Amino acid sequence: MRKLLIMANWKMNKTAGEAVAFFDSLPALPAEVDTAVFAPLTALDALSKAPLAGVGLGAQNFHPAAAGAFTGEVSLAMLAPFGVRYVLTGHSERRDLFKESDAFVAEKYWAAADYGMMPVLCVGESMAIREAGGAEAHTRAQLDAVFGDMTGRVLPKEVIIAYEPIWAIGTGLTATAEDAEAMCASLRAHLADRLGKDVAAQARILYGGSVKPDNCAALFAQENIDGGLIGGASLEPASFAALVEKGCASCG
Ligand SMILES: O=C[C@H](O)COP(=O)(O)O
Repeated sequence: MRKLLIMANWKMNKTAGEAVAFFDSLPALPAEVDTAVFAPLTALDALSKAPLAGVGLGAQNFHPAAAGAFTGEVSLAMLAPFGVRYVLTGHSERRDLFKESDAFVAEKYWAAADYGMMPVLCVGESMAIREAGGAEAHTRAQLDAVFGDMTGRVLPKEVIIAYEPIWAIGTGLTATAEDAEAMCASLRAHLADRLGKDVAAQARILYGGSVKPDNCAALFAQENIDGGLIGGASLEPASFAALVEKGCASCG
């Protein structure tokens, strides 16, 4: 039985003060659900000193190198002192807007795993790819870019994948629960091929893309959807708490 995992991706929102204020207003969350927030880098210091009521701390971005001439970047060792446990890799906004290639995403994923952090690997197709019938092949190839050659690799403590169809991100369009379930089931089957049945059975696969308190229950009730990676609806404490409460209820 996989525990529900609800992760907030605040993207480029919230100053350090606003991030702390979010937690000041956050109602108590049910312990039956794992939660985390991917905060902006500039809020991590303040959050590391604030009571987060059991919500894990994540960073949205980092550079895979240990140190060096990478102006504007931060390393995993720079994030660790703030209690960062999770890092995002392969988010479509990093892939599309900042031209992160499959190879660079893989480099980031394994750097985080080697460092002992938990990378969340995001995959997802554009509308053009979906309409051409290539959604499964595209997202499976994105998994292969990371897990295709496991020579010398040691998996992170937990494999977490976020399936986020690009056309659903921030658009108000959500994949139907059935479509999202079919994609997540396909990804889990592919993980079984690449990493073995046990790893695939334990991996948590999240859905992301315009998840809101009023549409999350049907998504989180699906067999192969183990939670959500939430953007817009995670910005307000009441909305985030409602997602966690409804998700908890939908999983019995
Ligand atoms: O990382 C989160 C996703 O990009 C989803 O964002 P959204 O909930 O605003 O559509």
